[in-house]
Amino acid sequence: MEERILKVEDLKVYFPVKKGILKKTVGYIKAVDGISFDLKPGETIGLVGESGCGKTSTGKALVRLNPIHEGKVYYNGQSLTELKDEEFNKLRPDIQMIFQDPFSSLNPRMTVGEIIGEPLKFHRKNEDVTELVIKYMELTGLRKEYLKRYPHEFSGGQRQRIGIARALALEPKLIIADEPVSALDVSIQAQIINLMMKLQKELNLSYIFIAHDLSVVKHISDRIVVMYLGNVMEISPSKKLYSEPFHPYTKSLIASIPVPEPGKKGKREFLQGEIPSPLNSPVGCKFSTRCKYADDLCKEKRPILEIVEGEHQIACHHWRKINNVE
Ligand SMILES: Nc1ncnc2c1ncn2[C@@H]1O[C@H](COP(=O)(O)OP(=O)(O)OP(=O)(O)O)[C@@H](O)[C@H]1O
Repeated sequence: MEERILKVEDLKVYFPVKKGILKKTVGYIKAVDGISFDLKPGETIGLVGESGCGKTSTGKALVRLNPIHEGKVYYNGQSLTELKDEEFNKLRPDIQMIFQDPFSSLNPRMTVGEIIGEPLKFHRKNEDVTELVIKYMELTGLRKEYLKRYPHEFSGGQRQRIGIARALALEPKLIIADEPVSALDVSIQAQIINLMMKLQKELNLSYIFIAHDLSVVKHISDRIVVMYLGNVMEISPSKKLYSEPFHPYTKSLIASIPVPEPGKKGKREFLQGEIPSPLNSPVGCKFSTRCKYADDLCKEKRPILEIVEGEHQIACHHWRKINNVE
């Protein structure tokens, strides 16, 4: 079996809904409702789906910023879910998270040098970390003259570079990037994605790249995990997902990318209806209320993730029929 840096098995992240003076739990928001995927060393997984489908909740659960309701997470074969906090904290530098809005995650009263050096100081007590800070600034394309400047003096793209440099300073192996380019202009988005790809090669990083927009993850992802309402609908090598989506939900996501590829065959299938609430989601296939192929089986039984071929997996009762596969 090929090596895996991360393995997520049937992960559930539920947020209790409490009511009354006694704050009794009256239900759960099932933000993530049983998802499984894995990540190879040096690989990039794109985690995509509409707003509210549970992408951020997944990312945060992996670094214990969200509680895990059920399921297992393995990091290099070691079960993270069973680790005590102090053991987990020892591993914590290995897995870093980068957020969408770099400005809100950077302390406005600290200089760039202090921001990047702060996590380093914690791990390298009493050492002068300036040299290291400069190394990470240069790696991320920031000039060392910026060392004493403050975050508000930088553009959005440069601030994201500061956020990346700060994460890199801990020498992580795995980076969870939560919509890292969504707040940036399109031209700057490409620069940050290219920087992340360059850093991945140089530092042998693995990425989980979260985005609501399929076109953003196309270039950087090796495989794409498509989520809908807390479940995985399809996992596919990136190229195959764009050229031959199998799941009805993925088909509609691809169809909604603004500029269709010229000469692309097949009918465009747009989504109908509203996404149900994660407080009261369908018992069967989560997508059944919006799927034109859904029948009684889909409404009653949740489909499991099956292998289509190689690394292509799908959770749909009718994928063979829909895609004319014998
Ligand atoms: N701390 C929390 N308490 C209660 N509900 C939460 C919490 N965090 C997220 N949720 C809910 O869980 C569901 C999934 O949210 P999540 O942010 O993970 O989705 P997402 O796919 O990352 O969406 P977005 O792109 O908008 O961030 C949503 O219905 C959200 O309101």
